[in-house]
Amino acid sequence: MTIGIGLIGAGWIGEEHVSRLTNVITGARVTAVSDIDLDRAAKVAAIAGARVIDSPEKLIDDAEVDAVVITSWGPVHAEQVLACIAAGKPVFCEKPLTTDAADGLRILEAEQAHGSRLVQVGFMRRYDAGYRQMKQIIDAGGVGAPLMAHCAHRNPSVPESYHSGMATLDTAVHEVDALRWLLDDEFVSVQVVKPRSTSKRFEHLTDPQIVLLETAAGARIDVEVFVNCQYGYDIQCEVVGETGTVRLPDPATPVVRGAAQAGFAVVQDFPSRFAAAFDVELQEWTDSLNSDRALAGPSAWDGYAATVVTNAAVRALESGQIVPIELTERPAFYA
Ligand SMILES: NC(=O)C1=CN([C@@H]2O[C@H](COP(=O)(O)OP(=O)(O)OC[C@H]3O[C@@H](n4cnc5c(N)ncnc54)[C@H](O)[C@@H]3O)[C@@H](O)[C@H]2O)C=CC1
Ligand SMILES: O=C1[C@@H](O)[C@H](O)[C@@H](O)[C@H](O)[C@H]1O
Repeated sequence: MTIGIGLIGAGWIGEEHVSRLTNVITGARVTAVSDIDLDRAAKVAAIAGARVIDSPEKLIDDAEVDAVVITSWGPVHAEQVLACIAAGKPVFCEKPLTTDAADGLRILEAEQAHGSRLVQVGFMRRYDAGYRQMKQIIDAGGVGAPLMAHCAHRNPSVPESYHSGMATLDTAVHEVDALRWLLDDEFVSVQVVKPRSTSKRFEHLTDPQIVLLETAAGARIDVEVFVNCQYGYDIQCEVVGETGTVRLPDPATPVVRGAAQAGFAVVQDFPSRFAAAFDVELQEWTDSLNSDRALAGPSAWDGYAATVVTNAAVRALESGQIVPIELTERPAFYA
């Protein structure tokens, strides 16, 4: 069976996902594309030979659209996800599920009222081979009970539209989800520390930031978010347990020795760093839709929980205080 996919938001990652769904993923075909920028929509629709539809609402209701991929800007995700649930259509929504945790609660309520899972969130690190190996080792007790984690999330640069809150809302949200998943634990507090800012940033931006998180079990996590590091796209993660440590491997690439040095190239962008993870993520999503298996990927609960943490982190950045993180009770639906 081939499912018809409608994509909303034909920007950078929207184009990546349409190419991927057209050239890599089996069992799915992009049938329609919508964007407030009709030229972008036309360019991206052409990759798949899909139709351009001039509004997200019409796309969601379209007869050739069996499932929806949302790659629009974070603040508009909530209404688009809710419209998909109202139409009873499965929806893969890029992270963050919402930028405001209250909207996440509305999504949880709507999905439970529908009665079965429709929503998957694009936390692709759960599909990265290195992170999956770490998860297996931690779950098997390979490092003992996790006590700490040290993470770094470095981008070479960001555009002027990127603001200080996005360091957690849009960037560290990946570590928030990955660590919730790796440690099987929820966060209870957050603090954001501001080191000296780099001169290589737009004036309005606080960069870097150090996000300090505490989990319910008492583990402590530090995440360095540095989005103008200049030298590459560099993702680091080390979990320290009672009996050992486990570190995320760098992407496999040749080590070059010469001129009195040995080293390897650093990946320059996230589409290259996580290309394989994006492939696995969308293939597994497509396979579950085609097989009628229940969705197994990151759920609306995971999207909601991550946004509660990042909303608290924004308050922590503004106040300089340690901010408590309070989740609503997890519904049995998301057990
Ligand atoms: N999983 C990952 O690693 C990544 C996830 N993302 C996420 O994907 C989303 C999009 O990011 P980018 O592609 O980098 O942004 P972008 O700015 O390149 O593209 C967003 C597109 O959405 C369109 N759009 C905005 N509001 C719309 C609306 N109401 N209806 C229809 N179209 C609308 C814009 O015109 C634009 O073409 C964000 O949520 C971002 O956080 C982005 C990059 C990597
Ligand atoms: O999701 C992503 C972007 O939206 C975000 O802006 C970047 O900082 C992240 O590295 C990338 O993975």
